[in-house]
Amino acid sequence: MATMKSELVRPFVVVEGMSSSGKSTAVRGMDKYLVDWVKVREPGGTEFGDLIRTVVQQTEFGHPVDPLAAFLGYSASRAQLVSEVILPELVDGKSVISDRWWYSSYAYQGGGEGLDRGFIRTVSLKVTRGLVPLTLFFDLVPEVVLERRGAKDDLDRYDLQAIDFFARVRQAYLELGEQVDHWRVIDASQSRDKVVQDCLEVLCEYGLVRI
Ligand SMILES: Nc1ncnc2c1ncn2[C@@H]1O[C@H](COP(=O)(O)OP(=O)(O)O)[C@@H](O)[C@H]1O
Ligand SMILES: Cc1cn([C@H]2C[C@H](O)[C@@H](COP(=O)(O)OP(=O)(O)O)O2)c(=O)[nH]c1=O
Repeated sequence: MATMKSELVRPFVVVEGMSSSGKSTAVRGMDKYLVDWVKVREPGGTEFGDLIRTVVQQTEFGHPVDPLAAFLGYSASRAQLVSEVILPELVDGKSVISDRWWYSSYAYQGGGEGLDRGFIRTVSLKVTRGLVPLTLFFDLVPEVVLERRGAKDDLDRYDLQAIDFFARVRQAYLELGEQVDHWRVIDASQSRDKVVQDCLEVLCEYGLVRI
């Protein structure tokens, strides 16, 4: 995709991957290298986005949430995060790291829930205003995702899905990785220390940190 192949022009990093793949653990592990970085997460990261987060993450609606409605909710949160935080901070010369990006919508709503992936891409490229991050994709097989999920105390409605859902999510991530520039795969089945080390090596390669 020509529109996805731009240069990494800003110090903007995204950690992606299935829930419980170890993204937040790794970001915490890199803390001393990311002292001046602006850290955000999706959904949320702004007052507006946090309100949407509360709605879309609930486990108990009493009725199914339409995947298109979910996608538009995540996109609204993302649009606000990009315009209120990510772009201004980057323009101000800061480095930014985000836990999740529109690739989560592609994987969960597209791969997991079957929403049209071309549509997700088109809307998301508008929402993210041409920003192409360096992506650290935490790859983990669904069996291990389910094992780790057992230890999680704040399950959201996607965490409650069965293994075939997570297999589709992973497939969509792998498919996206073939199309998106600056996409690096981190083997998330390794020890916490090795995962952190691999992440730092990629950031170092891009000149974003010094180790
Ligand atoms: N490399 C790892 N090996 C084993 N367990 C891990 C590893 N990284 C994280 N965990 C554990 O897996 C669970 C989910 O990790 P977390 O960082 O919250 O994932 P995420 O942010 O991707 O949802 C936590 O209990 C965490 O301690
Ligand atoms: C940003 C985003 C998240 N999600 C889902 C994936 C997760 O189940 C949940 C985010 O949960 P969260 O607790 O923030 O992250 P994690 O599980 O990685 O610790 O929202 C989507 O389905 N689409 C999206 O676009």
